[in-house]
Amino acid sequence: MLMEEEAQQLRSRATELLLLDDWEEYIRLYTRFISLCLHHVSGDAGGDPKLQKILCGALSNRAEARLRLRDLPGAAGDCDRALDLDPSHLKTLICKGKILLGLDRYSSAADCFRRALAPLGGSDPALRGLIDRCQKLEAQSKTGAFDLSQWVLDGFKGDPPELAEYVGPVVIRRSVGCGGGRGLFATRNIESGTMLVVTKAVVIGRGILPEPGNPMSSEGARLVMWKDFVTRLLDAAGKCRRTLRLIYLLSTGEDEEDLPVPDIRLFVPEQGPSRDDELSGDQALDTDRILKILDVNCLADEAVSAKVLGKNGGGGYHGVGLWLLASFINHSCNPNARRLHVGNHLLVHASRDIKGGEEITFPYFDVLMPLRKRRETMAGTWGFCCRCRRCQFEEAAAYAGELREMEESMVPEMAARLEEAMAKRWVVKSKEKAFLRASFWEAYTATYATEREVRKWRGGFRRRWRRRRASRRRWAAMRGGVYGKVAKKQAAMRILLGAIS
Ligand SMILES: C[S@@+](CC[C@H](N)C(=O)[O-])C[C@H]1O[C@@H](n2cnc3c(N)ncnc32)[C@H](O)[C@@H]1O
Repeated sequence: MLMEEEAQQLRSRATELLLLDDWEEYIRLYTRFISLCLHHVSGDAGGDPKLQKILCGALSNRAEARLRLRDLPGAAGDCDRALDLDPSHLKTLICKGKILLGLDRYSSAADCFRRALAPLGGSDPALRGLIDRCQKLEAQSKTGAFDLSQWVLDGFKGDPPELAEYVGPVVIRRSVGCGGGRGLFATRNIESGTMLVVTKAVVIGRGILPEPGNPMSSEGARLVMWKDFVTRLLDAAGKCRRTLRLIYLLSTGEDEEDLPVPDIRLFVPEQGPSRDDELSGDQALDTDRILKILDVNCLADEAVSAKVLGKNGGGGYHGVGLWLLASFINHSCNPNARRLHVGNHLLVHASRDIKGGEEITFPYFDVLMPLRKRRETMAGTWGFCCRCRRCQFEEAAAYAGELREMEESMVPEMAARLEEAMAKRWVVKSKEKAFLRASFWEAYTATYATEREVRKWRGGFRRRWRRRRASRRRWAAMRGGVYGKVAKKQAAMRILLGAIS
């Protein structure tokens, strides 16, 4: 009787807190009440069904509050305890399903929703919707078939489509070519355009930087955003032992040669451990170590969305995030993959055909610039010296001095001079030609812009059109030498890439 009265009082106080959105206090309130219930359960009233019902309800309510605060492991623990008391408790089954969905356990989430739906005769449209969502995400996570076409055709308006995490034909191995530490490798021959990895950010920091003249400097705004990003990331890592474990697998930039090579299954939805109690051993939250990890592994969030693109054409937008599996991908100035940011997800797909066993690389920054400028960017922003094939070739080339001279006088005719030297003096092969053209991209852009102007007043329409078409082909082939050709099969992706390039 006493418990029922206390439960009644608790419900009224909990409703007040719920209206105030004070979830922290709500959790504290239920934690005190759950301890009280457990005290009674361990005493004479242990077998009382009413008490068990009250305890189950309290655990379920605390689980919901923890889910709101993104404490997924804590919420999952509460659900499990509630379901031990009542395996068909509807609210708990739905809450557990949502938690599993958040942990990318799509089929287990669908099972929970099905169990909740069964006593309702299968007729609840909301639960049906949740099951359909899980099935769609499960199919994506198994096949890598993501369809962004509708969102693209709508001009990136509204929320980006919901995406599953996906690990394609790749594995983590020790890298000999690029990084030296670990890298991601193709497990089989891969066709250009194939989706390789889709991974959700642990946390993203986003904001619009102040316009010039605003009292707050752009640097100041970036610092505020960074601080907020780090705080949220530490919070996420502190709440979830799995997240912390996976973050600790990433490089701090020190002794990369000696770092262990993690099993790719840790990152595969439905395969890695999802609950804290499935992980052995404890690791403390080490802020210094995490800061070093963030320094080495964070990527700029090059988000595509109507909202972002609408703001000064995306000019003031600044975003930074940590994507776990993508953090194993090394940089190359001659990459074979490219990345795309959709919502909180990062999509990596092959930008050209890749051979089985080849390392997957994407550019950390724009690589269409000369070696010296690439080196400056690397040293300034990334703090490493690239060891990719293109950098090694350009550094070792006998005509490196001549190239530097050309770079200093980057004028439109330079593209013609370079073409001539490559064909007649240096006898450069076609792959290396692509490297050099990419390095002097700016000069080629200037040359082609000038040509276009010339074409405006020369020749008839048909001739102009034919030339333009040929020039476009040459243009694409040059770019393809470094960035790879765009997806053949995935029409949606092609549109998307075309729209943002
Ligand atoms: C995001 S991590 C990439 C994965 C890392 N190799 C590992 O073992 O965890 C970035 C770090 O990898 C190394 N790295 C990546 N690309 C490189 C490259 N092209 N040349 C040399 N080092 C590279 C650098 O140490 C860099 O700080």
